[in-house]
Amino acid sequence: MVDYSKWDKLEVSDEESKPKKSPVPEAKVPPKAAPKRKLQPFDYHPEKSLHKDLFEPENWKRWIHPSLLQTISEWQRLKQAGEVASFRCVDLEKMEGFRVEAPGICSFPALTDEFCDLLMQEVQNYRASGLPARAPNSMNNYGLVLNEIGMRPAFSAILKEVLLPLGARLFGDDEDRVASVGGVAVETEDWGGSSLDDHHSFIVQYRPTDDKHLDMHIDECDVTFNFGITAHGKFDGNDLTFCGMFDSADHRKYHHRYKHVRGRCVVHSGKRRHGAMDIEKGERASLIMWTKSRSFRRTQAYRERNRKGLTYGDADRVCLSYTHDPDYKNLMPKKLQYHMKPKHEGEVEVPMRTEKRWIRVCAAAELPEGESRLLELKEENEQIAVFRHRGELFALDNRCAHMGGSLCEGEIEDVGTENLGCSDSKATDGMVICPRHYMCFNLRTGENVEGDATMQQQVYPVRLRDDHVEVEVEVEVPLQSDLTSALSLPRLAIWLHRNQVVAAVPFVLGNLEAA
Ligand SMILES: O=C(O)CCC(=O)C(=O)O
Ligand code: FES
Ligand SMILES: [Fe+2]
Repeated sequence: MVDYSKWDKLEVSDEESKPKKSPVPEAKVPPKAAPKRKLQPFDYHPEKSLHKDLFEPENWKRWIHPSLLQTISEWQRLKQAGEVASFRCVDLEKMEGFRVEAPGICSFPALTDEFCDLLMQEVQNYRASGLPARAPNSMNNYGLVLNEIGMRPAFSAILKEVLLPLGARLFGDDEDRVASVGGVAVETEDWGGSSLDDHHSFIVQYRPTDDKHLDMHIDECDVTFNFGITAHGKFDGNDLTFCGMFDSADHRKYHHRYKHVRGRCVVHSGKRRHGAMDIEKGERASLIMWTKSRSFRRTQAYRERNRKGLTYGDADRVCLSYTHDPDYKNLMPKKLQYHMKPKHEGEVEVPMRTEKRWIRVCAAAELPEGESRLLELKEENEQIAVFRHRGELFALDNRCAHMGGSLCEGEIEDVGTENLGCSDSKATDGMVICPRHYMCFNLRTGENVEGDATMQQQVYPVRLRDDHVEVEVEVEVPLQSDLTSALSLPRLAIWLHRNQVVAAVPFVLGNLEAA
């Protein structure tokens, strides 16, 4: 997800990483006014920040839950007295609220309510400041990298003073790791937890209109500490789902579901597949600390283990990733694609068959040159973007093959002569530029114009009939049902243009013109 080489050194604070002012030369001529620099995230603190206390590393005790403070108190005492402070004096058996969630995944009370409140206010204040916010990782857009806004020193203190002994007990070397807590086997492995010394700390946020879920993935770190920030009852859904370790046969098999609790930390190996299910209502925020050990990463064993890469074995649907699994579209039924929905107990799947139908998108006049319209078939979970370029109509799967960006919101241009990477492009063909990461697709062939054959959009037949634009799609009807029940199934087609709902019209399959 994020390139490690770009991680700052732990010892280097964001303050220190600001561009240094060069010494001012003796002015003989009046100096010219410096060109105005665009403000950056590091300009936020201390001038514009709200709760300055949050940024101060020495305040760490104030933010930590009493149960966790108690658990690390003996280790802290020995450390401060300059004595040998073994991680083994951190007794998880005695920690109130500590839980082994499932093999390899534990949770414990970690942050105070005050910290959760102040942190969210700070994030809102940052947003209101209008300073730029980089996406926290390559799969999550709606969030904030806290290290970049001046909070790195504060989180470094939390890592060094609080999380390190927890990391050691759970993901440290054989000397430090616990085998079980409360009679339950922890089943963790050594992921450098005894020497965690670097972190990427950020907020992830979800709401139905922005990042709705987080596709299955592994993290670019060794030990992930994930802290719930939002209070109970402020959102529905959005559970974390865990699957297997990246290099094991059960990498894509369901393992555990975790429900967010404010102030509680769920800790797991970054190399365990996980994702966040769809949020149904409200908003959720979590603080994520991706941690790693630089010395552990230099070991031969670490390098060899990571070199093996991901295992693609048998898959449970809930563990499939549309970003990382090349067989996603084959294994995930069309109806469920690009959703992250857990299977509910007792859920029965009705067997369906597909039928080709021409479906009306809009009146011809509603799709002018250079514009697009979106046809969304809720039941079929189908989104088709229809474009007009140089007078002709084209229809493509709206969700970008890369990571699901909405193509109907992209700009349309001629392919031109410099983008003839794919087999069948002409310079006058149109291409749509995905608004998320700017991949370009030929409107006529659906091919990626740079020639990446793994990134291809499905194309659909499109026609003008009775002054209306129509596309041919496969609709699903129950396999066993008689015609009347299939025909009376109400469907909803929604037309959008540049993300604006233009019309939402219920229609009945029986009214659709047969192919
Ligand atoms: O939504 C969450 O809490 C998990 C976020 C996550 O897995 C990540 O950012 O790596
Ligand atoms: S989603 Fe990444 S280029 Fe489209
Ligand atoms: Fe993650």
